[in-house]
Amino acid sequence: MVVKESLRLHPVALFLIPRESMEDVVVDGYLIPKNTRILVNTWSMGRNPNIWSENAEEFLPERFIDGNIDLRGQHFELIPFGSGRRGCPGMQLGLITVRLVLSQLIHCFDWELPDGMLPHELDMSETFGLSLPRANHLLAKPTYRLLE
Ligand code: HEM
Repeated sequence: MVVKESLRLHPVALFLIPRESMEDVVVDGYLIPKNTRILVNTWSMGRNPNIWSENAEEFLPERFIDGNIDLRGQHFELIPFGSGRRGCPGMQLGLITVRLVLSQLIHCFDWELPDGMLPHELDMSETFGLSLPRANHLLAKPTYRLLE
């Protein structure tokens, strides 16, 4: 749930890989002519209150408790790995790596923010580009907790 929520708010590739329509098509009442360049804005989909409710901007992993929303490309409200034939071929490796690193970081260390900073004071702004890195480095203090 934490990984899903992180990728919802901070997708790695915010516009996916550009597509081009092969024929005229009407989507939700909008005509998309043949040969139109299409960018899928996963960043704005992840923050759309019509999909995620009014708390869309908040980091709330528990929003996924009851739902069956999966991030493998079949539930189009959450497609951080894209979808279809050009979807990310490294998805399984990516998910395993993220879960492994995250669980190790949490298992092995206690974490504090510097200078008594509170979580809601963290600067979570991003630099928009092909991918979506943090605008400023994350500073956090680890204390190893497995000494015994
Ligand atoms: C958390 C990790 C990762 C995320 C969030 C991610 C996300 C994405 C996204 C959004 C796309 C575009 C898909 C689309 O437009 O439908 C993509 C494409 C791609 N990814 Fe990943 N990726 C991750 C890890 C990896 C890894 C580990 C590899 C390789 C080992 C990889 C290799 C690729 C390649 C080759 C493409 C281009 C596929 C194509 O154009 O047909 N990715 N990825």
